[in-house]
Amino acid sequence: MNFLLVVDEISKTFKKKTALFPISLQAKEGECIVLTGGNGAGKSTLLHIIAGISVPSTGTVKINSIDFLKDRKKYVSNIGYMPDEFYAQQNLTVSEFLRFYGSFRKVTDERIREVIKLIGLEEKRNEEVKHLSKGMRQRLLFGQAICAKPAVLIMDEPTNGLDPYWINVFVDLIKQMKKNGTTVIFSTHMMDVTAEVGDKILFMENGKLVQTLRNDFSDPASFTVQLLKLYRKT
Ligand SMILES: Nc1ncnc2c1ncn2[C@@H]1O[C@H](COP(=O)(O)OP(=O)(O)OP(=O)(O)O)[C@@H](O)[C@H]1O
Repeated sequence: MNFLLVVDEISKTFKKKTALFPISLQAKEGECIVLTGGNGAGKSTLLHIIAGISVPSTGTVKINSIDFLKDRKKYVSNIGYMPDEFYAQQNLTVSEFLRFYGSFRKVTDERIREVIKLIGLEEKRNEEVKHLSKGMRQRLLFGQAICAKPAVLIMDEPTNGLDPYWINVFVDLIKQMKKNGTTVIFSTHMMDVTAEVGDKILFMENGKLVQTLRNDFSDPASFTVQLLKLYRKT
């Protein structure tokens, strides 16, 4: 079987603390993997490694057979990454922010206008990022991650701060991107969102993958309840 994303025995130890025990996963084109599990389970640690912003202690990650540790530039050109927090570039306007990130990937002005519309920030296009609300910043980070139409979209708690309207828009956009062949991997505590878009749900606990569930999308409400039960055990 041809997998686009292959994570092989990745682990991460910070000084003496093992945040992630060896973990492997694979995703095909158009497949969506959701990482879930309680606080401190190791989700962000794993996503940081897949996004190439943290080096694993052991193991390899490949996208399209490109090994991050061997060809960083080519690897990164295949991904879009949405972090869980807004760290920098607070003085740029919404348009400038997207143009800045888009410039690394030759994103056209037309695509940037399209993304601003998708994330509902047309009226805020000339507003500085620091003046946006939490949910608007979150939408902007999402826009930044999708603007180059990456093969693999990696997101850390993407729906944090979004109101129900924008959560629905997010779900619809992810469904559309999956249809177009984008491979998606993200972490979340929102089990209803997970049941709507996740093909494979990985439940993590104390740095270990403890359960994998497959979603057949036949009954999202029941599947949401099943996923919530996983949390009750922790
Ligand atoms: N830079 C670091 N140095 C030391 N320990 C770290 C570092 N980053 C993360 N950890 C530890 O690794 C473990 C996993 O953290 P991680 O952020 O991956 O969890 P998470 O599943 O994303 O949690 P949450 O749901 O709260 O966001 C935690 O015990 C955390 O304290």
